[in-house]
Amino acid sequence: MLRIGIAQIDVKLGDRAANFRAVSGWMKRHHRPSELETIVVLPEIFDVGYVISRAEKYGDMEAREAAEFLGGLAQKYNVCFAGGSVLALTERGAVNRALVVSPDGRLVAHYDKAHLVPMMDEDRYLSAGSELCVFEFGGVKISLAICYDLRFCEWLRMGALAGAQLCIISAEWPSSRIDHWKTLLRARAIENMMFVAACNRVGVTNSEAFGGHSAVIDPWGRALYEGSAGEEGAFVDIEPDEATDARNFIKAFAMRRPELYKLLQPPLKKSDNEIKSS
Ligand SMILES: O=C(O)CCC(=O)C(=O)O
Repeated sequence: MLRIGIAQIDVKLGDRAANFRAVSGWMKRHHRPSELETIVVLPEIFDVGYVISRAEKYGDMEAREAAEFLGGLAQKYNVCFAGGSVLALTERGAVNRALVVSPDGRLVAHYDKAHLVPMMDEDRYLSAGSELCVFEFGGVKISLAICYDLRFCEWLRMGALAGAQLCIISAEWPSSRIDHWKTLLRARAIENMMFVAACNRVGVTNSEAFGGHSAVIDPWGRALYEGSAGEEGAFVDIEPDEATDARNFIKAFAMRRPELYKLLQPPLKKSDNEIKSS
């Protein structure tokens, strides 16, 4: 068994100290000691919110401040933190980086968002990651994704094919497309026969409302937890072997025919994807 905490909180723009306080406060209110290994998921860019156009001012050099903060909290509560991406400054430029901090306070893995959101000009301000991240905690293989990555079935499939039984997703997904969020979370869980644990922020920034509805979905597509649109939190227990059971029963990995999918590599040029205005 693995216990998953979902910290569905608001994020204050450009105010790292306030956002760190919000996470500490959430842990104080919601965490209860348990014998189970516990992993807590935070929203996307929980440290400073969407100030990506001012990354030089607000970014965290190599995510050191966030890693130190989460390291202290991880030790205090004996939990692992995962996801909860931050705006990190690296030698590749600014990145949207999810951190994995173990209960002994060490930064043990990270993942840089691979798919940047054109609707938000992320590609103007951020450098895209290109490495899959699959790590192990409590004997469970876990992959990471950030928000818009959820739309890329191939990317989450790669984590599942690398053995992940659980995919953790951090997001700032807007209310206006919350139906996509709900549907895609279920789809990714069912098609990959894996657990999906997703934490979406709530609140409003610059008139954009963020939709919450964080969720933990099992490999059969059933919601073990589904959040509201407001601040809240939950701890949900999962049995990771259920992913293996589902894979052994449905056999959709064993029955894949990658030789056919290669034929589908579209010989499209970027311009073919653009909508032409008359
Ligand atoms: O794909 C979407 O609709 C939302 C994506 C997004 O807001 C993000 O990746 O931050």
